[in-house]
Amino acid sequence: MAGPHPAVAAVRTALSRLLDEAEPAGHLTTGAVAVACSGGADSLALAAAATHVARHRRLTVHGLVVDHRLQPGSAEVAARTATQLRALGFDSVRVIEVEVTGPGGIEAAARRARYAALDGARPPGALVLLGHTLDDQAETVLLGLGRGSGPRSVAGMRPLDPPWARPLLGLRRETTTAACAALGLRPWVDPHNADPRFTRVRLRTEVLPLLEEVLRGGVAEALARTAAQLREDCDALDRLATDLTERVRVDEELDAAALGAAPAALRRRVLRRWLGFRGVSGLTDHHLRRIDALMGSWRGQGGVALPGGLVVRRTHGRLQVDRPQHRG
Ligand SMILES: Nc1ncnc2c1ncn2[C@@H]1O[C@H](COP(=O)(O)OP(=O)(O)OP(=O)(O)O)[C@@H](O)[C@H]1O
Repeated sequence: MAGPHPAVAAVRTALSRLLDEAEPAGHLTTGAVAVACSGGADSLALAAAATHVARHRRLTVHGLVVDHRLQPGSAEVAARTATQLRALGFDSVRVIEVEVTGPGGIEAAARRARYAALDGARPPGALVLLGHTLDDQAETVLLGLGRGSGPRSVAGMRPLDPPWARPLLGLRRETTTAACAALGLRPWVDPHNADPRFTRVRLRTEVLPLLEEVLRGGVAEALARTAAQLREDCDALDRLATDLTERVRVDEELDAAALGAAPAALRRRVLRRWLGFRGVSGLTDHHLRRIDALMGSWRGQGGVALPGGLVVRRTHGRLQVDRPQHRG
């Protein structure tokens, strides 16, 4: 008997490998996994692989389809996707309607609403499998680089980041499309994916093809490889920063001289974490550089104002955060 089509086999293997990694870490103990499916080729190919792989591992598979209600006909797309998942033999399928609101662009707001809905709807303790591919990873890395959003962002998405799991990060989009075709599955083609008003679409259709041409191929793989290397570096630095925090922390404050003697990469991480614990969010590189100057170029300067009305100052050789009292 002929085996499965190579693309179908590749998707199943990628999923099996991720589950092999997730199992010993205790992420499959509930015996259930969820698949977040938009109906597009990536998540549909993943859904098909999930029913196959789960049967062999005695896991139940639950489909989650989010209806963002941003386009006319979105409910029909969601319903059609749900029908496809039921036909694949999913143990349960849910369509979740969300309201896309809040700050930032519509893409960011939709993502926030989607992740919150998926987290709320997954079976308790279950991983949620997402269909991000190597192409998505390459786009994320390039976007992070271009926007200067820091090493964590250039390090891209993690394959296993509970409750999220991205088994297809090593596969090209053409593999998922081929897998769907081989299985006779008809993916939904999102008109947004061709709309040049979206940054990602222009990256995908204009910037990356040009880079591929100029650098003679291999760019997506190179970007994904860079992300994986950077993730290892960032993880190592984060661990060192955790240790350093313990050494320089004096109650709620930080020893400015001890922290000032550490390399910049660690100083910034310690400061971010320390301020994060104190409820400071929205820190920019500019804030961190000014706080850094309280250590490296200390000449009695005043405090550094932070988002949320807090101030970091140096007093008696220690960095402390407080909320200035308003006079009058
Ligand atoms: N409406 C949705 N409902 C459920 N899951 C979604 C939805 N949109 C995206 N996802 C999940 O997030 C992953 C990445 O989403 P993104 O928007 O980057 O991709 P996409 O273009 O929708 O990909 P796909 O080809 O899988 O549909 C998808 O593969 C899927 O697992």
